[in-house]
Amino acid sequence: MTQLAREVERDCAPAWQALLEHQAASKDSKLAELFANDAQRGDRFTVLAGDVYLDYSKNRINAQTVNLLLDLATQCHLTQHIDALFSGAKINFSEARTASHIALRASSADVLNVNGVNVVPMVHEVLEQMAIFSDRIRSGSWLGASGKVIRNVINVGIGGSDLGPKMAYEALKYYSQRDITVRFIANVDESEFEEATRDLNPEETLFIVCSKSFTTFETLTNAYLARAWLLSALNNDVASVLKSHFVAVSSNVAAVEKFGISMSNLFVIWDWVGGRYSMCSAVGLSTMIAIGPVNFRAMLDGFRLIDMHVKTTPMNRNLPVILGLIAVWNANFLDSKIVAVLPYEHYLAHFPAYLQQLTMESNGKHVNQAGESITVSSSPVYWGEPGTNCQHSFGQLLHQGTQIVPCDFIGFAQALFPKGHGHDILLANLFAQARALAFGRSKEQLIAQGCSPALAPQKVCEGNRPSNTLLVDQLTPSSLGQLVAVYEHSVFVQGVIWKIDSFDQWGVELGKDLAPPILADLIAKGKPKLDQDSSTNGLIHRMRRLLGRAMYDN
Ligand SMILES: O=P(O)(O)OC[C@H]1O[C@H](O)[C@H](O)[C@@H](O)[C@@H]1O
Repeated sequence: MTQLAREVERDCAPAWQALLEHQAASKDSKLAELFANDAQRGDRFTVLAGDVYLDYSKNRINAQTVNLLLDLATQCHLTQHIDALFSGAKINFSEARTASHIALRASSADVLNVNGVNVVPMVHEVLEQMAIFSDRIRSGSWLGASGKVIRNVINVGIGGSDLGPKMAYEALKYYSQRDITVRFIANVDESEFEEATRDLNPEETLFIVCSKSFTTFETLTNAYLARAWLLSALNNDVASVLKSHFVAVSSNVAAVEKFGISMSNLFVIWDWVGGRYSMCSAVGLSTMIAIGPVNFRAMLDGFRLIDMHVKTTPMNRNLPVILGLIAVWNANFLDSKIVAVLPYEHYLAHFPAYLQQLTMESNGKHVNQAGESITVSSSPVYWGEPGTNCQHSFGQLLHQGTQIVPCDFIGFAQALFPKGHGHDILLANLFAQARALAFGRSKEQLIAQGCSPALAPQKVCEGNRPSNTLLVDQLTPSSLGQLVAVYEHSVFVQGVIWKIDSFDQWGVELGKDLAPPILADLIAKGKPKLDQDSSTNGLIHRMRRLLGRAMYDN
């Protein structure tokens, strides 16, 4: 056990115990009563960071809960951990790395040392390289091998090399240059490749092979497919196709070179950038091409604004800290294993998927820093859909299901395309959902409203279901950056409380290790080894039969 882990273990215990006792004493309190007893509650439990306003009053908390959670943060040395994040310390201890994504949005005057080197200048160098390249694509001066202007950009990447840029592109489409088609290929399923490319002219198409490691088999398989797709359509030699139609984003220079992508087409990232924290790096190249360098920098400034808020604001007014502590309260003291993220904004359709990697790959861990099993639940499952669509599908379970699902509602004051009354209806529904979850509708109310006593139980909504409401003026590059940074830091806070490494992802490795021998069995020309378990052997055997491959006794 490290010294820090020992200290955290020892120091957090009193606050944790106090919270357990507080929860036991207050478990019967209802949101309806809490609001009835405090006319200011809706103002009291709010906090502002930049353009992001958080109303957390509809959680099952009172002032004492917040104080105890803040004690927990103090006893878990949250301030020191935040300092460590901002100072380039090796907080990703299982991989002996820093997690310095803060540097990706630092201003050029900032200093952030990683292994004794200030990395901010190299970040700005790459941003400049990205801006020059993006401007060439946007202006039509970057030509394909046959001399045609590049009009289509396809990002080939998976995980953090896909979810961030895809979410940001969709979120900021309003600001994008519409005569450039931007698409994403992540899955090794060739149908995705087909759908992304079928209506595109290869002569006008550029691929960004985006992979920090440049060893991810899905991405490399798709990159080779892209190469073959271009070569079969163009009458140009391999070198000029690679030079004009491929750029790479990676930290693995040798592998990029081996693939044949020119070094002048390489945009580097660094091992201190985690995949799910990388959308501000060159991984965001597709975003920058779509929205332009000025908007991209505005997005980075949005991130930085929240970084500065986290670094300098006292804990009790620190929005991501409050959001993270409320998440811990709901997960560990109300035993909620699921969180719904419900953006009432069409352009944030991919935001829940993005958050799934950020939250669950970061904090879906079972051991603490010392390698011991943690005794409380870590990350809940995150999922969601834009409102109001969600109300007409899984909303039922949120209101009447047997499990409590805390919700994060996200809304924007200004519509990007105001036409009729749609936006006001959208906002009214957002507020109504949070209110319905909090206060419900009792049997007595239903009967008073004329419902038959026999039917009333079916219609009762118990309420007392927690939610946060995050409000922002308008969806802009800056406010998107702020929103993502709020969640990044909230995830960090939760990881500190749970004492886990939020920056590794060892759990994803096992499946990767198991796939190659199965693939070998699936494609074997001769007798497959079939040395897996009987279920897997049976599935391989059946699949070979369906594929018409040579069969042998199982
Ligand atoms: O960018 P790459 O090296 O290709 O990695 C892509 C992704 O794959 C890994 O398996 C991890 O689970 C992700 O965190 C990562 O973002």
